[in-house]
Amino acid sequence: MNQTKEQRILNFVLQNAVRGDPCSVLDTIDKYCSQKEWAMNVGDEKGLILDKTVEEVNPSVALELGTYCGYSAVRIARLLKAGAYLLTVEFNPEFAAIAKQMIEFAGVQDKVKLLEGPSEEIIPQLKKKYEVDTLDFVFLDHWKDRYTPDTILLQECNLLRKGSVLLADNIIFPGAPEFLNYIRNNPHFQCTNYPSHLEYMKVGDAMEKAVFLG
Ligand SMILES: O=C(NCc1cccc(CNc2ccc3[nH]ncc3c2)c1)c1cc(-c2ccc(F)cc2)cc(O)c1O
Ligand SMILES: [Mg+2]
Repeated sequence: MNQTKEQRILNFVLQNAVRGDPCSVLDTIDKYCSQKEWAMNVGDEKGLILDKTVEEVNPSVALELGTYCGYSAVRIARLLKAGAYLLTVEFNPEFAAIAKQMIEFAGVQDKVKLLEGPSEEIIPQLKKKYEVDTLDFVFLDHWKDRYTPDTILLQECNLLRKGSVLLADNIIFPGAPEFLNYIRNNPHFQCTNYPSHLEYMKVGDAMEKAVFLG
């Protein structure tokens, strides 16, 4: 049975990164995906914007929509303080299986809870089933046409509080035009744009930060 690209990425990490060292896992994924096979990890350049935002927010409870191979879950979890945790949602079972192994190899499994299923099903369960009060930080990196409905769903489920920070990937490429229009014209959010580049490419991309004003 032929391996998938995601399995090849994981194997490269298992063979070349240092177990328990999140930075070495991130560097190894970036090396593979820039030199051998492109993949849709947030990457090193946009990863720095993600790092700065997570450090600024210093979240106790963080949510990620779109785990993929676990690159940004490792990236976020490595910065979380003692007792803080990340909930990450992945719909594709193959990606979830890869991400689970990636997160464990990086040694951040105690800070990460990987939830398998679509965001529209999981978000309404966060309070009761996953004992979440409100979310301090949300990273949106799943299907781009889900960014707006899921932002609305987060508000409907009372999961945002004054100061909750959303950070959305791929604002330019592949693009999330409907989300950009929604969030920038919404008086309940204060938006900031961070121009960057598509992971591992010279193509322009950007991230958008949106602070919930309550
Ligand atoms: O589309 C993207 N990512 C989302 C995505 C995509 C596929 C599968 C999944 C399955 N995971 C999934 C789905 C639905 C879900 N609901 N709740 C959780 C959840 C999880 C997720 C993407 C694309 C490009 C890109 C592609 C091509 C190109 F040329 C340039 C750039 C770059 C990126 O950085 C990207 O992030
Ligand atoms: Mg992305």
